[in-house]
Amino acid sequence: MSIKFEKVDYIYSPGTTMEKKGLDNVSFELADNKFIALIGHTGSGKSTLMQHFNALLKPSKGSIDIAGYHITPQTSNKNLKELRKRVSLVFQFPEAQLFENTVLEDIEFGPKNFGATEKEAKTKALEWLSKVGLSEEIATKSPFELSGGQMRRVAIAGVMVNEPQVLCLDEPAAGLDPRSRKEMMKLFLNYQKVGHTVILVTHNMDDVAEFADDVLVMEHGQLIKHDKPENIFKDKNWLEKHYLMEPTPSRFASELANYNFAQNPLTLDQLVDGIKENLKGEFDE
Ligand SMILES: Nc1ncnc2c1ncn2[C@@H]1O[C@H](COP(=O)(O)OP(=O)(O)OP(=O)(O)O)[C@@H](O)[C@H]1O
Repeated sequence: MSIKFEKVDYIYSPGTTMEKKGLDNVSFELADNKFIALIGHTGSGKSTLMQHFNALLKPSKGSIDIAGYHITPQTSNKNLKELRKRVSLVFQFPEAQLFENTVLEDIEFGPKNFGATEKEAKTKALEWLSKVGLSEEIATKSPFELSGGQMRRVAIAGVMVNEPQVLCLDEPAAGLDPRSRKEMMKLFLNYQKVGHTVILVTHNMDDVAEFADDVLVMEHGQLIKHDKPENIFKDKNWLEKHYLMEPTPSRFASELANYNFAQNPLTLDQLVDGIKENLKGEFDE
């Protein structure tokens, strides 16, 4: 069951002086269970696009097929509960939306809302508390007693506990320390690997290179490219023209003028392999 956008337009405040096209004729199809990066400079339409994945915004024109739903401008807001269970959005700084008295209650909220018993909800919540790297001891604490990074993990556990088929994340690791950031990205990658679609809105090209199977590039509300990372990062002039950066390893490699790389290294591992290849023989007896 792939995700399909067909000629989707979205207009903010239609018919007013504030009218603004948020999406302009966007069409694409995504295969299931992939890790998708959604990139583009600020104001290009990434958040607008993301909010269409679970019909938080509905197209002004065109249609969307996702998780068994066919969404058009006429789709009613009723009966979208199951869609919201299958497709979850995590906005920037999701910790701002914590509201229960304890960490456990916050994570249990989703399962209970979707019909789980007290016992099932508690078991699942504790399972996800551990999956996001938090100890059971904090389950009874107020979310507001936690550090910013811990609050973020609780908020993300509160979404992932519902095990959505499609998990859409808007800069989920922004502001986290490097280790937490890495753990968080690993959590999402593992989630994708066990059979879910992950859609990541990011400005971090190193994450795109390392994790994405496919990349969607937005500009002025239009989808200007949909391709694999190696093709996205192939043409430096194109990247510059669209205010995008190369991943750090490939920038580093271009500084090594005397080295030949069989492929443009996009990840640290590829860079190390490429350098080793170039140094082959140098240190032999
Ligand atoms: N509620 C709104 N009303 C009117 N225009 C809006 C609204 N929300 C977004 N826009 C406009 O739609 C365009 C796309 O915005 P969007 O938030 O989708 O961009 P983005 O790529 O997610 O940006 P960023 O990287 O800064 O988060 C921008 O020009 C923005 O000003």
